[in-house]
Amino acid sequence: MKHSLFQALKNTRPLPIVGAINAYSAMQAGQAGHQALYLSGAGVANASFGLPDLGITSLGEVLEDARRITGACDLPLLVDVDTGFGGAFNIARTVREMERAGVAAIHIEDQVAQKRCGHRPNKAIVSQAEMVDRIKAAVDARSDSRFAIMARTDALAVEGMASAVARAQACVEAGADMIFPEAMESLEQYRLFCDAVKVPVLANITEFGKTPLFSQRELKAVGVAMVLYPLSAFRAMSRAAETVYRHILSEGEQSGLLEQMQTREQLYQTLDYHCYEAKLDALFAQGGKDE
Ligand SMILES: C[C@](O)(C(=O)O)[C@H](CC(=O)O)C(=O)O
Ligand SMILES: [Mg+2]
Repeated sequence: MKHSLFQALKNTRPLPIVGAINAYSAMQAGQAGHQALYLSGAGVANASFGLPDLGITSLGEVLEDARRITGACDLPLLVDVDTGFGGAFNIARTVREMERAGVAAIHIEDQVAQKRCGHRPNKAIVSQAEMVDRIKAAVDARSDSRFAIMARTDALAVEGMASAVARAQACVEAGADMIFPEAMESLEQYRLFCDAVKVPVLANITEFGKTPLFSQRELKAVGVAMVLYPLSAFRAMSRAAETVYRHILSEGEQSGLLEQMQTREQLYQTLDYHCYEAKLDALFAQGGKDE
């Protein structure tokens, strides 16, 4: 890990954390000036596997997407590990592998293994005791103190606000560094969480879900430390791709779409392509001289 989420949080509060669906998106987010990135569990399932966000993907699959991002971009990466991919030993392995992959933080949630998107109905959660065990297993497995463990609770929709807050407090007690209260419906609820736990709280401002699209200014006023945009770029990219596919089919050409496209030159700038090419030229020139 080059930079920790703790450090990014010291520099910027509230800290926007943006979803990057792949390595190239991560580079784009970094070049736009973002200081922290997110690998969404839904994003891995949807974009990499064409699957719904129902706990179907495995540790190895999420890890591979995470590695591709940490390999391309030095920004701290928060990874969604859903329920941790199994029992205590699996959770420990998840933490060790994520640390090894250069990930800065994970969030682990209290839904049952057969999880759902946090903004969908009929979620089920494990007991508070079982969630606390998940956090203990994660904290115990950590070897780098700069690696952050965030506890997510999906309890609001299932058991109500008091239970959600109690779970968050129990997770902090068990060593969680940060809290992610899922699917909040009001600023007041965020305020209650921020007052109840003395660790940084994340607000998941995902579109078309249960949480209104509160601004960073509104969230800051109630004490929120991090604002997550897990799938915003992915949703926009997906709409753009849909438009292109349809247009090519209906129009038989793509010239009407060029305005919406990133140019070859912009692509190369993002990738620092010219630098690679110059190196290649220099290497070949060198080889020529030696012969
Ligand atoms: C944050 C989340 O866990 C994700 O996987 O990105 C999702 C986001 C979404 O489905 O909009 C969630 O909130 O469950
Ligand atoms: Mg998720």
